[in-house]
Amino acid sequence: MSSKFKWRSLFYQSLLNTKMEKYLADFADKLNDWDTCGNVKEKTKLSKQLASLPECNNVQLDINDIVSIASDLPLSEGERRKTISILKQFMPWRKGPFSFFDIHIKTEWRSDWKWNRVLPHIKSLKNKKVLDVGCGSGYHLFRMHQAGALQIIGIDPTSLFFYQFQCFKRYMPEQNIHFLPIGIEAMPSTQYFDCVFSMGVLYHRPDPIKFLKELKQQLAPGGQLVLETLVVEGDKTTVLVPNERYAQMSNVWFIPSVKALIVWLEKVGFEDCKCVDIGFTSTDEQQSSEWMQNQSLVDFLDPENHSLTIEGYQAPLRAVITASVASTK
Ligand SMILES: Nc1ncnc2c1ncn2[C@@H]1O[C@H](C[S@+](CC[C@H]([NH3+])C(=O)[O-])CC(=O)[O-])[C@@H](O)[C@H]1O
Repeated sequence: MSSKFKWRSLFYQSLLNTKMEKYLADFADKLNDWDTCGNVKEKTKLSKQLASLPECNNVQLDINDIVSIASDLPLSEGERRKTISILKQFMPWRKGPFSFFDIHIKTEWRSDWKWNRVLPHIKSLKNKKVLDVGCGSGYHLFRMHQAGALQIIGIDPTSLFFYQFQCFKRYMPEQNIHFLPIGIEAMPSTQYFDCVFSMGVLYHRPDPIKFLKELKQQLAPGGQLVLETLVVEGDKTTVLVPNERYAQMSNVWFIPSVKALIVWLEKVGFEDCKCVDIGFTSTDEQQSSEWMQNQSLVDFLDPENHSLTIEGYQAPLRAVITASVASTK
């Protein structure tokens, strides 16, 4: 493995001879802009940390509920200590779990639980082209690979999560799994993907209808949307607009009921919209750990009544909705 990790050229190469090739220059512009935007000092620091992770040959990827990389040669005690301290520079680790050469990264979320709720209800990913919008650390990108997807792209504008993903991806340059540190609004309208996932993002968008249209613009005819999001109980006229904060999050705009969400989806032209799973988030699924030492769900609920948030709203209830775009005849 070359010491300089060339994630960008690997991504560009993956577009060659596909219908995405025509967007190559557009992606190159966006990714070059990323180099100079945001907290450049922090990005430089993280990219140095990334380069100082151990060089290992024959790295095996083992994807199960825990996404693991391992090598025949275990790390020495000294290497292990150094590696833990490097990985801790990428905290908070929110989405996982991961295992990094036998170092278990216990993340804030059991993202495997979400995946296990979603997977039984969606069309097979075998040989599919897949986009994950708001992919966090990229944990689910690896699960999509495990499920047989052919080409997997995750997008997320949070640089820290991009670097968390690269901690793993640098050991598997050959896998067709890519993370672009951009938001959905920076994507060209590709109409390319067989399946578009967006899990845990809708409520962070100030214009949810625009967001649903942006997701639709990424789907090929006949493609499937997998939308996982916070919902509230209620009928098709119910939408919660929290005042200031919801479960201590300051960036939550709209939380519809399932029925209202289906109205939104149909309005933007989705078909066959179905809620396939719904349930309250438990404090076992989302909790602090050594790798995410900030407050977590238990601190965001009313201490006397866990069916309410600390602000008095309904506690986090999450639904999985599948929907399709029409096939062209
Ligand atoms: N405009 C945007 N475009 C794309 N992503 C965005 C945008 N704005 C915010 N995000 C990203 O959406 C992700 C939401 S977290 C879900 C992670 C994973 N999907 C999960 O289901 O565990 C949910 C949560 O923790 O509340 C974050 O990583 C943001 O950076």
